[in-house]
Amino acid sequence: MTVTIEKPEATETNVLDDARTQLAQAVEVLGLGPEVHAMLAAPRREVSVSIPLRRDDGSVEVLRGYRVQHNYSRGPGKGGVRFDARVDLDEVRALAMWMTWKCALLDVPYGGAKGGVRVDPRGYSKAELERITRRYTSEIAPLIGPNQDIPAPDVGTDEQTMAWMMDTYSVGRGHTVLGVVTGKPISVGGSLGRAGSTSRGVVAVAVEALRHVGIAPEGATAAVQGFGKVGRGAARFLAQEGVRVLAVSDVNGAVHTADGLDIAALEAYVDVTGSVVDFPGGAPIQSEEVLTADVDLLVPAAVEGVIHTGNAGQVRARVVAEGANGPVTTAADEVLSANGVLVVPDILANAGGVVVSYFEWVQANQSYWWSEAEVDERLVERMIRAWNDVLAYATANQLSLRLAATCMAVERVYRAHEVRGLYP
Ligand SMILES: NC(=O)C1=CN([C@@H]2O[C@H](COP(=O)(O)OP(=O)(O)OC[C@H]3O[C@@H](n4cnc5c(N)ncnc54)[C@H](OP(=O)(O)O)[C@@H]3O)[C@@H](O)[C@H]2O)C=CC1
Ligand SMILES: O=C(O)CCC(=O)C(=O)O
Repeated sequence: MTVTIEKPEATETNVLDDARTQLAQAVEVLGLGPEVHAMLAAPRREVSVSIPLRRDDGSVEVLRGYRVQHNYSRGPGKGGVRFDARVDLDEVRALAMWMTWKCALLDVPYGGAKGGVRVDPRGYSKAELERITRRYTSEIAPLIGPNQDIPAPDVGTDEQTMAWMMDTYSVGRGHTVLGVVTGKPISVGGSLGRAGSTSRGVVAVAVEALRHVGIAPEGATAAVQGFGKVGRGAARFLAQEGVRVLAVSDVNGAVHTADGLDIAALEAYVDVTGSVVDFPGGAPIQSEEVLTADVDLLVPAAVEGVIHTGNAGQVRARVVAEGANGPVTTAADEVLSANGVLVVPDILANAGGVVVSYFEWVQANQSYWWSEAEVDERLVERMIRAWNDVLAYATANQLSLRLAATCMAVERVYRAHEVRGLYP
């Protein structure tokens, strides 16, 4: 029998530094002082769990999983669970902090949390993924719950993962607890509209951003990095808005055409082949070229840190709408700003997912379900309101959209702390 020992954590990039820098900038603008920064920079609770896995071939691997609850001053923790080979504690801490700001910015009654397992799901069978999910859920079960912390899908997880998490948690409680996770299948209490919600929200604010810089969405051009749950829907909704999507990529490669990709045909192709690579409706390009394509709008919708000082100067898009969390490093932000590129920050641009997760949680807690049209309408209304509020704040205070959004969110979280009692 083979036993694999846990791999050491990766340390090459640290998105936590970027998240803490953004917080420090907001605390300075708000004049809240170093004590508040120290308090808000530190996650309230974090757990690291060991996940022993019996593989289908009989060998044993021991994986590492995390759940970080960054803040719960405004309500239960909320945030996705990621299955990815790059997951480490600092990444989860950063993602949890961004969830706090995102929920506060969109005024959903949650704090921020995030979880992950350090595993590449592509190398595991469905049965193995189920065992990983169930053991991970059992280990974090004391910390989660509809009033405590509510996980959802993220990179490498999906509605099936959420169904397993809900089932495992419910078995432990002796009854079905629909509200413990969101992003579930419709058949077990999921919400209509959740699957496309992050992408719909990205496109709603991206279209506003294009108009803001004087570009009509109809006939504008775009490139999308990542063709998963967020990127694929973003490409589809952009096409529906009349935007020509010229280039898309996934982890295996990229495809480009100057006329605009037929997104419906591309989706059908990906359903069969599992990748955008070799799509006959376009020409292959290098994955990184998607980020520097000659387009009006760039939607990075894959992973963190893809736009860095090494390539930020070559970004030709006029607007970058962050479908992913943290795709632009803090240093690259400055380069883009100096070059006149408008960045719509992640905590605004990709907040549609958690907004509809909130709607799902409300529906599950009331056992009363809304129509898809109701969900979509309420989502877009919230996204546009948030866009207008952030734009107004940024304009009034001469801040970037990211700093404006972070200030608005940090202030709301700080006020919740203040009224509850700051340093007990
Ligand atoms: N799902 C959600 O509701 C939300 C997600 N987000 C954020 O959006 C981002 C994407 O999440 P999601 O779509 O759910 O994840 P998925 O796992 O569904 O999709 C990720 C996609 O990114 C691709 N990818 C990974 N690395 C690269 C790379 N280096 N270059 C190009 N493509 C790459 C993957 O390729 P392949 O398919 O080949 O593996 C896949 O197409 C993450 O940052 C996530 O945190 C934010 C808010 C909500
Ligand atoms: O839907 C949710 O609860 C969280 C989604 C998420 O992880 C994110 O917005 O980054």
